[in-house]
Amino acid sequence: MGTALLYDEEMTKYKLLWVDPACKIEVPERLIVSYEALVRSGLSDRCISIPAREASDSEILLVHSELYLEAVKKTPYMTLEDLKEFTLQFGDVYFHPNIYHCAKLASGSALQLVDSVMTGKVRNGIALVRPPGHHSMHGAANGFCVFNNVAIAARYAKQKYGVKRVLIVDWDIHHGQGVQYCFEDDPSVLYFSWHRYEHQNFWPNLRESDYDSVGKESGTGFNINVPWNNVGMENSDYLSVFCHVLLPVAYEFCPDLVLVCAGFDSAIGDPEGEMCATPDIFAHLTHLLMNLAGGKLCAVLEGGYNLTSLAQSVCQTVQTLLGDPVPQLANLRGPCKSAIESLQCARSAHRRYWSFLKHAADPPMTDISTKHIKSAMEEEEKTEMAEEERCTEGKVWPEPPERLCPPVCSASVLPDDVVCPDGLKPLSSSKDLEPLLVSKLKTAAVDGDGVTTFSRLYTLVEKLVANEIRNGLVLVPDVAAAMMCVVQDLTSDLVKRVLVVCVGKEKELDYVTTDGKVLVVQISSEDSEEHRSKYYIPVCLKKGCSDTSGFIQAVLGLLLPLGYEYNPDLVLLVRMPGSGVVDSMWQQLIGLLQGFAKGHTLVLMQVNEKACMGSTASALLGHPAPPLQDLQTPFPEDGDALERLRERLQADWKMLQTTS
Ligand SMILES: CC(O)(O)NCCCCNCCCN
Ligand SMILES: [Zn+2]
Repeated sequence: MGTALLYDEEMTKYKLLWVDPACKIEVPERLIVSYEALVRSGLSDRCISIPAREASDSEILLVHSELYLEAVKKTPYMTLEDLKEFTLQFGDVYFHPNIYHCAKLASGSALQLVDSVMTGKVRNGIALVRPPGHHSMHGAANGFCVFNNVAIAARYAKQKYGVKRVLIVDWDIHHGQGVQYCFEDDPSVLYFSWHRYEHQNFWPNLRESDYDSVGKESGTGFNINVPWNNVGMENSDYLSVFCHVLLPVAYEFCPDLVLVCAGFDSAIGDPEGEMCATPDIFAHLTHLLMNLAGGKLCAVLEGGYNLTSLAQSVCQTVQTLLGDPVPQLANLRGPCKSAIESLQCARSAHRRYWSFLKHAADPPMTDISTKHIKSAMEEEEKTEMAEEERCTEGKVWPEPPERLCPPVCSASVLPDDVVCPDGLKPLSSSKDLEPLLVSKLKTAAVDGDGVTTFSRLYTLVEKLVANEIRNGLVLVPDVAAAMMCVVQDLTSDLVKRVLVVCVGKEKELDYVTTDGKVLVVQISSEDSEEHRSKYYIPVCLKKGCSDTSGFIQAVLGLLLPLGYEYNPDLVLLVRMPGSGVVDSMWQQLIGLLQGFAKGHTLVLMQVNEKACMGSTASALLGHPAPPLQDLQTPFPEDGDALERLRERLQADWKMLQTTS
């Protein structure tokens, strides 16, 4: 299934008709450069073009009042003076004779996108719209927004398709207070937003944008705010919040649909956000959300005012929606102190509502919400000093790397008597091994046809590294022996860093490097205190890998942050026989691991586990993993052990930090 793209140039046909410094950044060119970048890069041709349409009155009334709608209906016939007058009643927004028409098209586009995804016409999609939506409220326009496109889409999805749970992720740099107000008492819609806050000193300067606004009444716990109290946040900060706040809750919530308030003013160069995250971060944020809700994801444009980073960020998002490999993120050095405070506050505010956050630490001593009473002097001094170092428009950043799709997606190396699953390309050619290697294999008690398998295995690895293949599946007689050989051989010159993810445990892994060329994370039911090192991390689950709750918690809170920081060139996923890992979890794991090493994942499985080759192949081919249904509460000892493990490892691995 494909990716929908909604764009209509009609939505470029309104603009600011008078002087207003607050609104001058919201220009038609935002939409033009975004769409043109998609055309120029060839991405628009790969999408399924869906026409925009006007939202009807009843659809707009899902969120807005009749009074407000009737008032906006009058704006096309207003004189310039009337428009100015009408605008005065709202904040940081402007009206134009054609904006009502465009606002209906923007909301209608979001609904078209929901239809396309919910009817299975496409898997996911993006709507390039203006005016944006997430600040507009029941009875008011605000922050360049007229109708709340995403809020309307959420209510529409529930009403028309009976969607039970909608996750709204708002990665725009402003707080979508309109969305928060709409759903704060609604447990069927989980709203997550991060936003520049600076202790309430940044627009819209709302007390209820802070982390302690967790929702109300039956919606308590279903509103998550992560305030950024400093500018200059980077990729590490964004990924840490995804791994340690959003994703654990999102998996526990188990949404049927994911809507994204896709604002790109959170990218480097934006005059509003003044952050430093690079456009390729959106490739990863999108990728991480695509594993939820069976891949049903609708992204709707919100903000984004630096035309260069906006266009790049839109392309990065669309390319991931299309299933292209995500780029490697280099030198993630962990979240900054301010980000850690924010994520610690958000986690502790929600630990009583989400069992996946149950073991979150107490809030930091310096309760950040009381810091807003800053002396004017301090503010003044910070502004002067920070000016030059802030990431403003003057900032330059490298073009995102090209994300080439290998000619072959998934290759397989199977014993001759095993049927190759659909979609996998059997790797026939096997190069002759150096005699030295053959003798090593012999000593590893590998028999004749094992040597053939290994020679094919090495060929596979070479093709992965050469980007001729994206990923591969190998069935071997003895998976532990195979792993040892691959790891020993691989760390020669082919790859610089190999992340080995061991699911289950058959026997002690006696091969551990200390030079960092291999990082082994082993998830199993047994604890192994001995020779744990920075590069060998055993994760013990009380009930073993069959406990999906504990497993996904370990993946999100430990494996993902580690993997991002380690930044491997190859991922070796080893399924030990008898691991007991549940199929949907196995597919989720393969899906999530695609975020590393440009998707170069090599799955090693034992021949007697060939029954799960089908689902492995499906995940390797990029088909969305089935949602993890009815996750139980993780065992307290597991949650506790994970927290302790993170605390012990965070000195070596900065991305594991969750407490200041
Ligand atoms: C969709 C959105 O979230 O990007 N709207 C942002 C509105 C910002 C209003 N304040 C502007 C002040 C100018 N320096
Ligand atoms: Zn914004």
